[in-house]
Amino acid sequence: MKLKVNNVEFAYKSISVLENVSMELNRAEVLGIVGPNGTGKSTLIRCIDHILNPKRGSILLDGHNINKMSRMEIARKMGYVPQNLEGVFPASVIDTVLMGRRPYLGWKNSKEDLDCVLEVLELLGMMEFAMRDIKEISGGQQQKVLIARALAQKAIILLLDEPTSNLDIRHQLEVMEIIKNIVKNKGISAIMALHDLNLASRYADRIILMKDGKIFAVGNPTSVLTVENIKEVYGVRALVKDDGKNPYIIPLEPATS
Ligand SMILES: Nc1ncnc2c1ncn2[C@@H]1O[C@H](COP(=O)(O)OP(=O)(O)OP(=O)(O)O)[C@@H](O)[C@H]1O
Repeated sequence: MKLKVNNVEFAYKSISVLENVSMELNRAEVLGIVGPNGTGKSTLIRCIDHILNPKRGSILLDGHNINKMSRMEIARKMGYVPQNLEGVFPASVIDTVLMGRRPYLGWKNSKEDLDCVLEVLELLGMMEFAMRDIKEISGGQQQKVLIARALAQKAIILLLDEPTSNLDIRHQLEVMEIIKNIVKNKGISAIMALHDLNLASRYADRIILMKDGKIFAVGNPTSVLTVENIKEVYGVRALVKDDGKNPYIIPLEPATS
């Protein structure tokens, strides 16, 4: 499955957010999207999932324009993990994850659906919360449930909007490892918006660095996460070290010039 974004432009009413964004996603790849607050990362992910409709440009899945695909067809290919519970029905954890099976069998659930849901809940260490109300668990637990729902959907492309923003450092690593392993073992792909440059460096095969609604740089972590790019895009002076595998970033202070 190949995803291609061609010259996408998006505006909320008259406020232009994305300008001329083009990118590709390869099979078995984790693509990180980083950039300052308000730069359009979530908007780009929502355009890719067709929650938002770009005013110009096209998004192609294996050459098919997603504009021409039904919601169910898109859901069988792409699983969107929002930042929080906004727009998610109040329900138990298990029912929320079961919703991920809807693109396959409608409202009636089979044993296969239930087995799939239990498998992903187990994978994410969420079995003990299965019967709890999704509104009555912690923000980090909610985030894991939303990831579980996308995994239950068996999508070929996972679209994750800051999947670790509510997680402590152990759970951040656990969730990133789970996503990376699923991508490598099942040959699917993931796009994730991330604020943590060090997580992006460690887990993304390629990184898109965005600035003001445009792609500023794209490439492997070493080529994108440079002192110069971080200063230019974030206005931060940083040290960039290398642990022998990936660069890691130590932010020092806001840059003065
Ligand atoms: N529903 C909306 N209506 C109008 N403007 C919006 C809406 N959602 C986002 N925006 C604006 O669009 C721009 C891009 O927002 P977006 O959420 O895509 O950025 P982001 O890079 O994901 O930010 P963050 O890192 O803070 O989550 C921002 O200026 C934001 O204020």
